[in-house]
Amino acid sequence: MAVIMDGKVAAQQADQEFAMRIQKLKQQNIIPGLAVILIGDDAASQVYVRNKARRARKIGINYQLHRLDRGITQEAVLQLITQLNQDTQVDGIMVQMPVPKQIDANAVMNAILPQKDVDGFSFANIGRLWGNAAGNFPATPRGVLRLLRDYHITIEGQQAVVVGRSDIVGKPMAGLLLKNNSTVTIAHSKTQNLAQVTQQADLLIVAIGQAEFITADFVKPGAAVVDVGMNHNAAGKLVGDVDFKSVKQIAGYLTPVPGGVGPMTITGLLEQVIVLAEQRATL
Ligand SMILES: Nc1nc(=O)c2c([nH]1)NC[C@@H]1CN(c3ccc(C(=O)N[C@@H](CCC(=O)O)C(=O)O)cc3)C=[N+]21
Repeated sequence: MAVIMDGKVAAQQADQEFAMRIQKLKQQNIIPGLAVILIGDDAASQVYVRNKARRARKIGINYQLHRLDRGITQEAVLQLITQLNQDTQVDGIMVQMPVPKQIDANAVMNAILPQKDVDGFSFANIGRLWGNAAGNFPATPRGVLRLLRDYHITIEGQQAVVVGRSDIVGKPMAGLLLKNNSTVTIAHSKTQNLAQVTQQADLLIVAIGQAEFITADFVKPGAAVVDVGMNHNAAGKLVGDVDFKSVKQIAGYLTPVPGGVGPMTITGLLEQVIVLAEQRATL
């Protein structure tokens, strides 16, 4: 039976560490500032943004939410970003995805100053990740790595398979695993003999958006399996991309959904904001 990697507990521990780091910053009169832009009324986004706000405020981040109407123009969004770019109290800016059709997500993300782009979604930060420079990197992969480290799972030299190639999870996850000296494979919906590929994985990271797709026959015995998926099944229950019940029997480590990667994604975001404020403190 797999050890269940508890993202809620790991996130609480991280929050204690973060609160202490923020105390130190406050002694230097610096309060980490995070501005979140939420466009429209996507139901899942409301939940995530609420969770972010609660955690950010609890540890002492100056959190501001900018709610914009779903019909807002791109120009107005860009104008707000310009204003936040210039605001010296704001360390990090993020635009919650997805955005409505009339908004060009790339244009919006690239309008954020690279040093304030907490999500690391801008081309500047993508280049920094793959070009081995310091930069801001996406929250979910950062949170996943922290969770693996908390459970003392070896990353260096291991076979890592990332299933999914999205710009916000799959690709940056692969980049960070490579930075940490894993041997990395990216598999996706067009991969042939997927199970044969995933069975090689010591670390299996799944982010495909298909409810309970990865069953025990995809998993190497003893592997660490990280489920980034968030889907609602036929019964309306929140489930991951991994079939928890069967994979639990064969994996060495496994994350639940909810209570796994979700809370650690917020941890990854909060840590990035604090790092940016710490950089401001040394300026
Ligand atoms: N610009 C941008 N940056 C993001 O980081 C970003 C985004 N857009 N869009 C959507 C994804 C998803 N995401 C989550 C945040 C919190 C939970 C979370 O709190 N999950 C809890 C509760 C889940 C629930 O109850 O629905 C859990 O898994 O236990 C999940 C997912 C951030 N994302």
